[in-house]
Amino acid sequence: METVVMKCGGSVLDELDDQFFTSLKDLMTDGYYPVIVHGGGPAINSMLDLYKIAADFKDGLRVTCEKTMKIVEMVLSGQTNRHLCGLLMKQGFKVLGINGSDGSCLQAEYIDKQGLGYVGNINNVNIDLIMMAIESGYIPVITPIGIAEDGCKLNINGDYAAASVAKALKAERCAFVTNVDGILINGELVSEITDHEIESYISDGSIYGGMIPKVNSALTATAAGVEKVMIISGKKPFYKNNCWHGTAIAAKEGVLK
Ligand SMILES: Nc1ncnc2c1ncn2[C@@H]1O[C@H](COP(=O)(O)OP(=O)(O)O)[C@@H](O)[C@H]1O
Ligand SMILES: CC(=O)N[C@@H](CCC(=O)OP(=O)(O)O)C(=O)O
Repeated sequence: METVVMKCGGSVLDELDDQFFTSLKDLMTDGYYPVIVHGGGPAINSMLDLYKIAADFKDGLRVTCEKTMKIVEMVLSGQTNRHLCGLLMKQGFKVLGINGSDGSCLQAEYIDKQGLGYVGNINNVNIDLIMMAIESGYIPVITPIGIAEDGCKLNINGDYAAASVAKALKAERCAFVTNVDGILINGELVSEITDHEIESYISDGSIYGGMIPKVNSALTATAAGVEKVMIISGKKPFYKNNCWHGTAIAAKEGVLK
């Protein structure tokens, strides 16, 4: 069973184009099983604003105290996941929303409890629930919330969650869906990029902000054996007849899989 993990970033969730859904349908017609992991950073920020809590990030990760964690779960699970499932259902897809902590799907450990609070790294993915959904004909739509050994919920960066899920499923491909066509350098789309190029573009500032966890997760996914990893747009068609549009990531210079 060929699975494709698609991470839908918060930046594009309100802008997903009909052509995006058409590509998703084409992908399924060609025999691939999509598994969606979503983000929702901007929606969390708006809700924190409403509660008059300042958003705070360290190295692209949200500093998450107990109160913030409650808001993160309320927004991601109660709002963003519902919204995305609703969009997909309207387009005729069968979907099953899963909070990452359900069925101990995303098992996580604290990254730095002191400095970041309730923020985790995934150390194990229990794929039972995901496979159950796929085998029953549903697209799993996973919220990046992990469960720690002490039973606490942890906030997981959506890009990292997608890479872990792709690795656990031995996915055929992992695609990071965002609000740009792929990696742009001097305004031009780069169709293929190596780890060395990524490193140098990060150090000269050509790759910055939210694109950094995305390329790092992409490299993690390739290092974990996911053969094809891409950054693609949710505002355009991304797939037709086994051709993908966006930036393909290569783990090793010159070796594009
Ligand atoms: N080299 C780059 N090419 C394209 N986008 C980049 C680049 N460097 C930084 N970005 C920024 O990264 C953003 C995507 O990251 P982010 O906003 O976190 O998206 P998402 O919510 O989809 O995860 C783009 O909208 C763009 O502003
Ligand atoms: C730990 C951490 O930073 N978690 C992210 C989870 C959401 C996310 O990843 O959303 P995007 O994909 O839209 O960026 C956050 O709280 O914003």
